[in-house]
Amino acid sequence: MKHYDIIIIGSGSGNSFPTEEFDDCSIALVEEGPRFGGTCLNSGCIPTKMYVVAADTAATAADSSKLGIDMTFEGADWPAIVDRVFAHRVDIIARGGEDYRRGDECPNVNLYNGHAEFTGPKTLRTSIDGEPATISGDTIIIAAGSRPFIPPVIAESGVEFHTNEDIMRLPQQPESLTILGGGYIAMEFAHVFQSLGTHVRIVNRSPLMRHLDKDIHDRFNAQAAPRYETHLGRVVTAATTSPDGGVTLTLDDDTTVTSSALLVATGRVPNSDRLGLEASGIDVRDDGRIVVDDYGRTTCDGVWAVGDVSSPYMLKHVANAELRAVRHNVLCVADAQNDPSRAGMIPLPHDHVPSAVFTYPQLASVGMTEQQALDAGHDVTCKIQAYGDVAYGWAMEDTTSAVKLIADRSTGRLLGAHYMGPQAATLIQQMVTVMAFDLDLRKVARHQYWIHPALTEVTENAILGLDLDFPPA
Ligand SMILES: Cc1cc2nc3c(=O)[nH]c(=O)nc-3n(C[C@H](O)[C@H](O)[C@H](O)COP(=O)(O)OP(=O)(O)OC[C@H]3O[C@@H](n4cnc5c(N)ncnc54)[C@H](O)[C@@H]3O)c2cc1C
Ligand SMILES: NC(=O)c1ccc[n+]([C@@H]2O[C@H](COP(=O)([O-])OP(=O)(O)OC[C@H]3O[C@@H](n4cnc5c(N)ncnc54)[C@H](O)[C@@H]3O)[C@@H](O)[C@H]2O)c1
Repeated sequence: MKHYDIIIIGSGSGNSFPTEEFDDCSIALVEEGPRFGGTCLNSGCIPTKMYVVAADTAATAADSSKLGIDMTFEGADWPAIVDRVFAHRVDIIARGGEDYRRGDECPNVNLYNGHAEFTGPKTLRTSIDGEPATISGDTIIIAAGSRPFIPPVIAESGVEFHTNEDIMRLPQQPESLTILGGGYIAMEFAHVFQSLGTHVRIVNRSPLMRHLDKDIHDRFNAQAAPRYETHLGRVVTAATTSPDGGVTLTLDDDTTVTSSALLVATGRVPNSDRLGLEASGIDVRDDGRIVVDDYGRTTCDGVWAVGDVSSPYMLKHVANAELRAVRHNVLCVADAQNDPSRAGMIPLPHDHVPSAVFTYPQLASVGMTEQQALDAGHDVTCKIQAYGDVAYGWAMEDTTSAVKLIADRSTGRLLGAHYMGPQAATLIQQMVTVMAFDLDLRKVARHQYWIHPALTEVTENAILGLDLDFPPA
């Protein structure tokens, strides 16, 4: 059995753990997947957004007549897009990352390319190039991520289905696609495929993006749902392969929905159930997340967890931030053994976590919904500001996009911000800053210039529309 100072399970966020502070440590990095670098790089954030940019461009062309421009969308060269995304970008980065870890620049890192499973508190069974190996570590970082949840009615039916792991690498663009689910992944792929010319059918048990603030949720459903053939409020009772090789879903109202391909996007489950955690005394929550304390420590001393496998947020920027905190904390523990005054661990940063959905229209949120703010007992003031009421919105002929800000009237503090429309993910960053630095909205509105006539004026006007006591202009 080989012993390491540090073992890392998972090459997604886990691959960022070894920095120069650990150059004197022996490190084992275990990755079972066929591709190095985890979900974000290979089948998540990065490739999806590369498809989204293509889809946005196609949608802009299709919608150009409102600007007096005569552009038409003539169709997508799907194999060329697949090539652009994977052969020319993602696969090169993944191979480069793996080569780097295997190469001379990382002499203290051994890469194991097999499945890792605990056999004892700090001992793992894995393999390297097919050869079984048992390794132990003083410190273990579990960054094993999550995988798609497949409802039993699909999993047990025997029909062919796709997930985010393979849908982007299909050799041909499907003529029609049924998407099961109405959350982040479903809505991003719905936009991609619909904009690129696939007939998209969505089946979901609730309205789309149900977690949003109600005003934004209603506007989103009013705008997004009609773009697709939707079957909302329905559950699947059976799935069969149709005679032409497509997939037919039967719904609980006896409707049948047939498309040439099926994408399942019904949530993700942490990979904790495949780690033999019972052998290590590591506790797991009912929803499958590994239990960690505020500092990222599991219930087994010296074993830490970060990212989708343990986090309340399945988001890459959160996994990265947790990883940075845990790296700091591991160093603190090491330092404290030599110098007990060096305690200084930092908590996992879970305040003001923003998220964006790169669908059509784009969505972005940070903080509370109006209902959450009311339930929390705040003296709530809200403003919904239409993009179409500021100059850049006029320029875009925008009639549907909106920002909703939620603030506390007595303190002038922002409680939540919700954007729906072009550049939502970028526009919201100012509001993330406001919350992170605990700024007073009354000053934010008046103590800076807002570039005219930039789209950020929608934020300025939203703030000024709140029932707050602003200083004179
Ligand atoms: C389609 C899609 C789009 C997304 N888009 C965004 C986005 O735009 N913005 C955003 O913030 N987030 C996005 N996310 C979420 C984001 O990808 C994840 O939150 C993030 O990648 C999680 O990182 P991680 O390090 O926890 O896990 P991962 O990156 O999944 O890494 C875990 C690694 O561990 C390996 N592994 C697992 N178990 C074992 C084992 N037992 N032994 C050995 N190896 C193992 C896996 O093979 C994997 O490579 C998206 C996710 C998906 C699916
Ligand atoms: N832009 C981004 O940041 C981004 C993009 C994609 C994914 N992600 C992350 O990945 C996570 C997973 O994405 P997702 O879209 O799979 O999950 P989600 O939680 O956003 O949506 C799941 C959807 O599946 C439906 N569903 C759940 N169980 C079902 C069942 N048994 N039968 C039928 N429908 C069911 C739900 O009603 C919901 O509409 C997200 O929560 C997010 O954290 C982030």
